[in-house]
Amino acid sequence: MIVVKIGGSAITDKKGFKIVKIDSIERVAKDIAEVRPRKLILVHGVGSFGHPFVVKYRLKEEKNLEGVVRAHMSCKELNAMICEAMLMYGLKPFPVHPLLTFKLRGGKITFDIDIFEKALEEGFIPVTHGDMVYDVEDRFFKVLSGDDITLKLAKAFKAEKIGFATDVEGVYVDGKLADVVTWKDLDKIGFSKGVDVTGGMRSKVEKILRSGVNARIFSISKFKGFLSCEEVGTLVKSD
Ligand SMILES: Nc1ncnc2c1ncn2[C@@H]1O[C@H](COP(=O)(O)OP(=O)(O)OP(=O)(O)O)[C@@H](O)[C@H]1O
Ligand SMILES: C=C(C)CCOP(=O)(O)O
Repeated sequence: MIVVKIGGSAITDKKGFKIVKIDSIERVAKDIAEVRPRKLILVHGVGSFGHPFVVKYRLKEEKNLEGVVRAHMSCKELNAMICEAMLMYGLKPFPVHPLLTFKLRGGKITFDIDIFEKALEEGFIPVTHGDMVYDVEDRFFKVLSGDDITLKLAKAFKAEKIGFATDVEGVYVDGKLADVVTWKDLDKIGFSKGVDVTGGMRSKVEKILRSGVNARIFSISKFKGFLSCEEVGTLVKSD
């Protein structure tokens, strides 16, 4: 099983508002169609289709139902564009929206694995994304990043390959692209260039290390290489 996230920086312009990089999305769809991995779950970040809503409606500070729905609808719009591109290349995407299928309990993620299992059994590629998700403990809608979803799914499905495609070649440490990063490098990594409410590169690396898996962070231009088992970008090594 491969679980891979295409980052919001790679598929949208995070300095703008709802600006899609459609060429990147189509390229990813083409890459998947050419490699045809046997079992794949695709997760995507929401970039400028999600983060600006969280800022505008103060969704981390306040319970604003209109804001929750507007953020969710916009995330779904981006998801639909990705599914459309995949269909165009003859793939069978299966959209899964976390607002309906994931729950938080005091910040801890639970989800309906059955939906993913059945979709995979039927030959679909589940396509899910960062979203607003309900926390049943404090009855608050929270931002659930595609990074967290990727790691949760990767562990649940014991993925043999986990990847994060983004808009840079990998993780830079002391100004140089690193082949491997471990806990000792964390303090040297920065956040994000655009609007990001989920912590940027630093938090991505930290989440991977905390979850105890090994994962690659690489440029979306190397997506096909990643699917074909090339050692692209930076390996975040937690073991
Ligand atoms: N040391 C670093 N190495 C690599 N990228 C870094 C570093 N420090 C900061 N960054 C920034 O992190 C950004 C990638 O993080 P970001 O969270 O935006 O990724 P993403 O997963 O593509 O986005 P999203 O969370 O919207 O899905 C890059 O655009 C880069 O500018
Ligand atoms: C901003 C929202 C709603 C989700 C963030 O998900 P991410 O783009 O994967 O970090």
